[in-house]
Amino acid sequence: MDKFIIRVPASSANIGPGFDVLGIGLDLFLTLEVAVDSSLSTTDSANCLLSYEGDGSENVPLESGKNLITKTALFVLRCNGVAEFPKVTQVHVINPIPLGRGLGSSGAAVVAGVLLANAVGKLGFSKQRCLDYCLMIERHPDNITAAMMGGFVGSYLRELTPRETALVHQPLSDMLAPHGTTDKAPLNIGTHVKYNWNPAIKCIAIIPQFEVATSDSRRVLPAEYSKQDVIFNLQRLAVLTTAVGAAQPDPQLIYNSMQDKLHQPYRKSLIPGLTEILSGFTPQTHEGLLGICLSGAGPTILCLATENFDQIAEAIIERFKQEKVECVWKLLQPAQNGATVEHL
Ligand SMILES: Nc1ncnc2c1ncn2[C@@H]1O[C@H](COP(=O)(O)OP(=O)(O)O)[C@@H](O)[C@H]1O
Ligand SMILES: N[C@@H](CCOP(=O)(O)O)C(=O)O
Repeated sequence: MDKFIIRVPASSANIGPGFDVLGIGLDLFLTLEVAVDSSLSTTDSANCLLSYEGDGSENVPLESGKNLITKTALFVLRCNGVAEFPKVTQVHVINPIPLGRGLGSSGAAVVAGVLLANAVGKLGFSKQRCLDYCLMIERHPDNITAAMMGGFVGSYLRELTPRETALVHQPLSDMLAPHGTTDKAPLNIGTHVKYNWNPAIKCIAIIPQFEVATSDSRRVLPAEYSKQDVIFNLQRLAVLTTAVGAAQPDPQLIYNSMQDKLHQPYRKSLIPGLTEILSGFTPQTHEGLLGICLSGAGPTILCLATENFDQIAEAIIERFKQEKVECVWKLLQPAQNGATVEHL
């Protein structure tokens, strides 16, 4: 019997100005307990025995061809000449990452699925090669790279040839369907760097109790931006990536360099109180606060802070209450190692 555990961190993408570029892997782990055991039986069409606990347990499908984790794994297996899971692949999912809140649940599910295929199919892929398959499915690299590689990362996608573009830009539903593509992923789609992070900086996630699908939150963005707004973000992005690694974090520098004009202003229609919260919480109003932004596509608010975590979180929760939005909060830290596969 082959047994292993896959752990994939949650992530917060964008960090203000780094839309589709920056991400932080966070220490909240999607966990898959996997056993390949021929003595088990299953009615699943692809030999999987899937069980699930945690966030999403009421709605997440347990058929391997429908669940995002296992259908990703089946897609990767199929692209590499393997039609189904080895008989019988038992997968128990433990998911503490809230779905549809901007903490990278789908990115983590996709990373877990690719690592699952790599392990059960004995494909021998490096993490970098696994990223190629992940980036065929979730096409903004920020969450995926942070979840796979860990830490505070910046990434970009290579320009693809027309043939590669046609392969990567197929509708997801076609690609992941049982009779979808069997072509291997293009090589080295994504490139990333890891930035320094001062460990005194913690991440406060204030998580509203409603979901915003990333697809909806991308739909409200404009097709084009002004030169002025693009330059605004690029200038801040360049400063932020170094500012959070400094030995003495400078609150005003970090706060200013987390400002954004490319996505947050457009997402206010989906998140009550967003504009007021982003502008109302500053290093001056709240000691210990370094910066504040929308986490990923929202609705979670991410604060970087060095102290007074409870006070900052409770004050934002109170502000959300004025909008009749209930929240929970978590104090998180960068997960520096990213995704891991531990053979037992
Ligand atoms: N652990 C999981 N297992 C199965 N599906 C998942 C899992 N995590 C996320 N998903 C799928 O991804 C969707 C959320 O993705 P998305 O809208 O991108 O939000 P998020 O910001 O959480 O990544 C869920 O509604 C679900 O369909
Ligand atoms: N750059 C993306 C990030 C989406 O992150 P998620 O955690 O909400 O899936 C975006 O801002 O759309």
